[in-house]
Amino acid sequence: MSLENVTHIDNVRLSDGGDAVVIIDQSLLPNETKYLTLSGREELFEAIHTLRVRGAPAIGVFAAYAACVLAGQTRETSYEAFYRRFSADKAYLDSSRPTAVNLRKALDYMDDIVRANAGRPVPKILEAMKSGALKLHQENMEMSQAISENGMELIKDGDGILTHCNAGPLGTFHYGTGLGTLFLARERGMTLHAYCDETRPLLQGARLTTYELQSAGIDCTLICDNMASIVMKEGKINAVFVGCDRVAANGDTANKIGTSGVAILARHYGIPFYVFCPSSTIDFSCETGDDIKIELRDPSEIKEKFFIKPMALPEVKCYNPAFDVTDHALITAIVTEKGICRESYTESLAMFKQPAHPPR
Ligand SMILES: CSC[C@@H](O)[C@@H](O)C(=O)COP(=O)(O)O
Repeated sequence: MSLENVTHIDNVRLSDGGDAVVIIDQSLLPNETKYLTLSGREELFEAIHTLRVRGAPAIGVFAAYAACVLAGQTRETSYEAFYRRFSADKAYLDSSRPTAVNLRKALDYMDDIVRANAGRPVPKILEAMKSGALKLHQENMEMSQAISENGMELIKDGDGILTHCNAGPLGTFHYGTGLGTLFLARERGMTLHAYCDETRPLLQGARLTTYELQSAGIDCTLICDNMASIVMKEGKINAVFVGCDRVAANGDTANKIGTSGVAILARHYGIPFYVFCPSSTIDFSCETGDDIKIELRDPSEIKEKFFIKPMALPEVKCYNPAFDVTDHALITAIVTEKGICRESYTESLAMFKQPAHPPR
């Protein structure tokens, strides 16, 4: 695969007939590239829940398309019955994963569209939903490009960048968020060296980030999560770049489990720690990170999905939080599509409180 192919990867789209969502099954990468065409209520839910589609922006757009597909299956002709069915589907999809706010915001955005078309014939509502979902997808692509562009001022040729989890084109759109600047820098002829945390337990860093970077011809080295400290100490890392799933009003940031540990290490070694996200990932209803719900996942992800089976005795207790919150005091800057926010985040993030667009 080339740089161009990676940054234009077709990770999530509405099928040509509009009756299904087509995704790359990220749970099978990098061993198998398999596209899934999903239209059943349970399979759409399952795709998010099992991380076949994953990454905060990608699950938001996927959910918007899924809402269109399910609404298209309705036989209801009255607006009231149609809206009841839509609300039930919305609540069901929203319950598939709790931490990435993009999922809830995308569904609220679809809800706004349905309510704005109250009383119109169902086919007209469906048309409005489809064009809204396509617009959301397009906006996400543009935001990724702007975020990546804004990150360019944070790097110089030859830098070593540590990454955690995957915030590239697969989990977002176009260039990506946390990885976007690396792809843009490559496009512009710069040489960066990425060190990629494998990201236990589901190995998004090993399976997806190194796959994307290597396919695009970006120098990357895979490390185990517990090796981040030594590469920092050895002077290989100039900055840490991560994406995120939800940012509280004070800048506390939820991202893949292990991110806050990386931020603590970066502070210890005096390395800047940057968070990249579209402004839609900021959730002003969460005052601090304590208000962010952390997803707890199945223990089998720790005990079974690795190279030795079983990896622990079946009766061993497991604690499997999928995300953690990085304290805003450890974050050097939050890079959004509209610019770079720094402390005090309560003030710098406040510019996003009155979005020009409908919420998404
Ligand atoms: C893809 S952008 C940022 C985040 O969504 C990403 O860093 C992350 O933590 C994703 O977690 P995942 O559990 O793989 O959906």
